[in-house]
Amino acid sequence: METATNADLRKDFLAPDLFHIGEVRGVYTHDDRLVVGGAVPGTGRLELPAWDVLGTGTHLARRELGIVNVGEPGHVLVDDEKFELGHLDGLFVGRGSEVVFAGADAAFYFVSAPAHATYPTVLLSHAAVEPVKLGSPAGANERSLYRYAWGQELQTAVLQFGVTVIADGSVWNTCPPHLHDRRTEVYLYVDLDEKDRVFHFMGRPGAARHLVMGNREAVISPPWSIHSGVGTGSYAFIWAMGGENNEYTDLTPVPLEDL
Ligand SMILES: O=C[C@H](O)[C@@H](O)CC(=O)C(=O)O
Repeated sequence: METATNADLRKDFLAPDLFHIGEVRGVYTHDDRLVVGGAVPGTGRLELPAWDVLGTGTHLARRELGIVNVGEPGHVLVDDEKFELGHLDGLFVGRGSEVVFAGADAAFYFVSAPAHATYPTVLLSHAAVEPVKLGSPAGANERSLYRYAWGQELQTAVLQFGVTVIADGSVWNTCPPHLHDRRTEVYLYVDLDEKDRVFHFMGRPGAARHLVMGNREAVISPPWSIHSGVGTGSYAFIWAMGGENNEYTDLTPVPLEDL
């Protein structure tokens, strides 16, 4: 990463173009074998595919799934049970289920991870999750952290995910940064005006690089990489991770002076 060109970084760590009407698109990571994707049903219904890379008959035969609706209201069928999702509402789907996406103006972001056990499917209403207030206006990093799956109330095998909403007037996320060597993490930036950008910082402490990212673009953070960003306008992001455990607090802060 230290010697890569910007084009190399974008090729290897950026997941753009996940959201196309009538399509389910996905990116497979060898770091912790996460699948990161988008499903935009339009007027139809879209099944979550079992892409060849997985080598199984269905996508969730050996995986569990986190979904967040980053568009307008829609619904997800899980083994034919209907779950209504509004903007930024989430859904955890346990191993073994079949998933169908629907909603003319909905756009579903999803992350799946290998799961050694099956846990119940649970709807995660954004309005019902009590956020953790982080940062401050003085640090320009005031934000609300909505933990949907983080190893506590909601039971999962390894998947953790949630949404962080940056307060008006603030621009930084995940600053000071941190590392979690036992997990890979993916950020999807959303609710960013088309003219704005997020400068996302990545890499080892002391050798940080950056990607310039637009709305609804995702970035893969390998376990050794910091993951922090600063925007030119207001935004939110969906964070999702998987790996050795599902303990949110299993992380190592990186003091700013070590960058
Ligand atoms: O491992 C935790 C993830 O990086 C996010 O929860 C951090 C975050 O949302 C933030 O501080 O802004």
